[in-house]
Amino acid sequence: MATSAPQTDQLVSIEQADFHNSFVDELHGEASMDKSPRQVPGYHYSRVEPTAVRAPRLLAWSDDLAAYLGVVRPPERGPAVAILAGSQLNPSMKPFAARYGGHQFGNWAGQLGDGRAISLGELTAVDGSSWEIQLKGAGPTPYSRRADGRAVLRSSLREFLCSEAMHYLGVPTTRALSLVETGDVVIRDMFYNGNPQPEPGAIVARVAPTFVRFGNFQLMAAMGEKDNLRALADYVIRHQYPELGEPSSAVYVRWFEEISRRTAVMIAHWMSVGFVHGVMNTDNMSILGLTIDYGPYGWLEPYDPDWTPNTTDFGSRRYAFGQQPQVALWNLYQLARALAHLVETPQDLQQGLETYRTTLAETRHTMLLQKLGLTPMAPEAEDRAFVEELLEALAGSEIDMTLFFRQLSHTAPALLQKAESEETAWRELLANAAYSMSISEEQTLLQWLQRYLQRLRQEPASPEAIRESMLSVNPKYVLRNYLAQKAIEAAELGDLSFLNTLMDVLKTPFAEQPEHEELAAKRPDWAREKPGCATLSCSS
Ligand SMILES: Nc1ncnc2c1ncn2[C@@H]1O[C@H](COP(=O)(O)OP(=O)(O)OP(=O)(O)O)[C@@H](O)[C@H]1O
Ligand SMILES: [Mg+2]
Repeated sequence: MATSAPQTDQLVSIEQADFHNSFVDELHGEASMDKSPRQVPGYHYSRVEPTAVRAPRLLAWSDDLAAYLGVVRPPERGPAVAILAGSQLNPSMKPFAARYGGHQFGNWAGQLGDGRAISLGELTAVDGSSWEIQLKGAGPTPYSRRADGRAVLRSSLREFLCSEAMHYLGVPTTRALSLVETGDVVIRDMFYNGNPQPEPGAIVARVAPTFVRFGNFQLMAAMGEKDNLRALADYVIRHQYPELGEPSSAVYVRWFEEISRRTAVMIAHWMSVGFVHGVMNTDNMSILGLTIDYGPYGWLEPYDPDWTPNTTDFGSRRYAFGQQPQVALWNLYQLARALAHLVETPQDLQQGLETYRTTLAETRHTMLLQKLGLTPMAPEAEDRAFVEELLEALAGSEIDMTLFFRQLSHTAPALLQKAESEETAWRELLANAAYSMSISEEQTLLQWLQRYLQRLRQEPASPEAIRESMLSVNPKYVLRNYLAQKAIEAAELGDLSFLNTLMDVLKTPFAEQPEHEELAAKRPDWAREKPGCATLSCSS
């Protein structure tokens, strides 16, 4: 997405911005505005207004995204922030909560829906594209079930920071425009141990072309609402996939294939940067292949396919890092089952699943080769096996993923240029990136690195060019779990300076930024087991 910023004087306040409301105007909604929790059969959404909060104050603002949307940064308090907190509405908005269902941890959960997210409407960006603005934590909706419709500062800050950090890493994602503290207290049992505590409330304004999920289609299919299912599919195709042409049975098939392709690209990105979503339920899968719902996510520190930050998932590890490719496929299969109701020959949807497999395998392999500064080499099977061996060796020891690849981007091209001892350089790299490593683990990695250097010597590009290309895909700065936690602890005490620093540094994650070296360091020992740093619950 282009983020060429218009002049500040062209930007308007969110109070004056001109919202349009295609979701509400074109789909089938329940108009009662009643917030009481209930089943809402037969509708795509419920019109519902956010609930006012006590003392909204702006904590963070995404300048680039705002400029792209043509919206000016508001003062810390005032009517614009009241809108971003759901206390006021711009008259052009028609707020709604979407109705969706989903499989949670593999089990069909029936109706879920936006229980605390309320979409305000859509804005037109400077390039003419349309973006839905959604408040997360805006109060009860018909889909809130027994919960309060609110969100706490710690989870909102994590969502705000991470969605923007992912965007700057080049990962397909929903965006975040603002983070507002509400001035209200929210009660949460953070560790689900019968010890509920008051916490500060907050609201993120999220931004995406649409927030439609796999679960919207699943629920309509499960309830036999075929007309609604078709209308929603047609809406998404016409607005988000216009290149596919006018909806028809054949177009639904091609559409599913494109959703599968995009989902594969998203997962390949996650695997490439070490992102663990944590709760890949089908209601948390975007129909656009964007990362959505930053809840109990985490970043790999030691490279470990079995790692998940989500305490709710410690038993089955269904959503662990290495499971993500398989889970996305399972989720796509559930979407295919829903879309099968629209397609003359449902078996045709198989092609989409195949496209997922091949796109994921190819994209992952290409991305891994790029991380290593290598170009593909025939035979492909050997090429893949070579890269897989590295991942196995990394998984077999305790090596920081981000540090390993970043240091490799410096060390490997340097070894091509200099006659310095290869083994010393590799040992130093491993020592810097390892949390712990046995002699035999080190030996396995050294052997792989020696073969790698031989292969790198065959690359036609210059060492400088290899370095530059590796540094452009191996980030130095990611939102390490303990960094987010430090920003939260400071913000809860009223100090936003660390949040601001992180926002700034994570905007250029591939740049050296030597003045922020400490933010690229290995996770400190104190953060190894600390809740919020190593473990997260779904309580948010
Ligand atoms: N505090 C809450 N109040 C009301 N509903 C909630 C609350 N927390 C979660 N839910 C609802 O529970 C379901 C599953 O929650 P999940 O944690 O996946 O989503 P979420 O974090 O609320 O939001 P999203 O997927 O919109 O980012 C959703 O229907 C969600 O709206
Ligand atoms: Mg969710």
